[in-house]
Amino acid sequence: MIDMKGVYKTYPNGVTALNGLDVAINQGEFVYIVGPSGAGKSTFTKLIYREEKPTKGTVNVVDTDLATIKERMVPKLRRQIGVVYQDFRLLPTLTVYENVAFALEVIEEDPKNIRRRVMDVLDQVRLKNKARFLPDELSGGEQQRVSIARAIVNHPKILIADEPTGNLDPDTSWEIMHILEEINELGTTVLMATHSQEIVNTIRKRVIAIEDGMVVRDESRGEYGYEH
Ligand SMILES: Nc1ncnc2c1ncn2[C@@H]1O[C@H](COP(=O)(O)OP(=O)(O)OP(=O)(O)O)[C@@H](O)[C@H]1O
Repeated sequence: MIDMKGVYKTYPNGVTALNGLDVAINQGEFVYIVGPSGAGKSTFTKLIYREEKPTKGTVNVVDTDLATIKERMVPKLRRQIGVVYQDFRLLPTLTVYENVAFALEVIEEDPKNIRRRVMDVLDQVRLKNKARFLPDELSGGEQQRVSIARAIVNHPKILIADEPTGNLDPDTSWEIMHILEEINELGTTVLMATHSQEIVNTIRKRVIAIEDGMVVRDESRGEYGYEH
């Protein structure tokens, strides 16, 4: 599903973020990406949805070689990947319903299906009753649930969550984790970059640790392994 070999990434400013990274992730896995700040975790996730291109090495995602992919095929790739960020990134002037519907409108989903699909996914993240609210009328945890709904409404094969609980209190973080686990149980591959020792050590999953742009540890039911 995700296969990277010998991947290097040097940004135009000369910073090398990935330094010969090798990773293989299968469909249906739940993987934590851990490592010190600046280790290359976000860069790794950005290569998957081709926000960044590798300087060297092979990146294969859902049977697509991202080294040779045509620009016009990038939207098709991105439709198979949902992304959730630490800071939610909702559109502030749109309601919860509209934020999620927008993700379907941009891919020209048949308008007949939009209402049902948005309400189904809001039900999945337990926010059906807040469909008419604006983002700033919601708690942080609720905003993150909207952003998860938006990321999965198109049934992506992969969900990337870059520190999804970074701005949330512990109780709310567990709620988000249970939703991510449910999504994974329905077959979506979940990759979650995190600094939360408590989450990684409690909800045990595969752990890939990145340091200095390389994989330094890969354990099937691993621990966080850092002192914070
Ligand atoms: N767009 C960019 N241009 C230049 N350098 C960048 C860019 N993005 C990241 N970097 C640098 O690449 C290195 C890896 O950054 P990256 O964001 O991938 O790390 P990270 O492991 O996700 O860190 P954190 O845990 O703090 O989010 C850092 O030194 C960072 O400053």
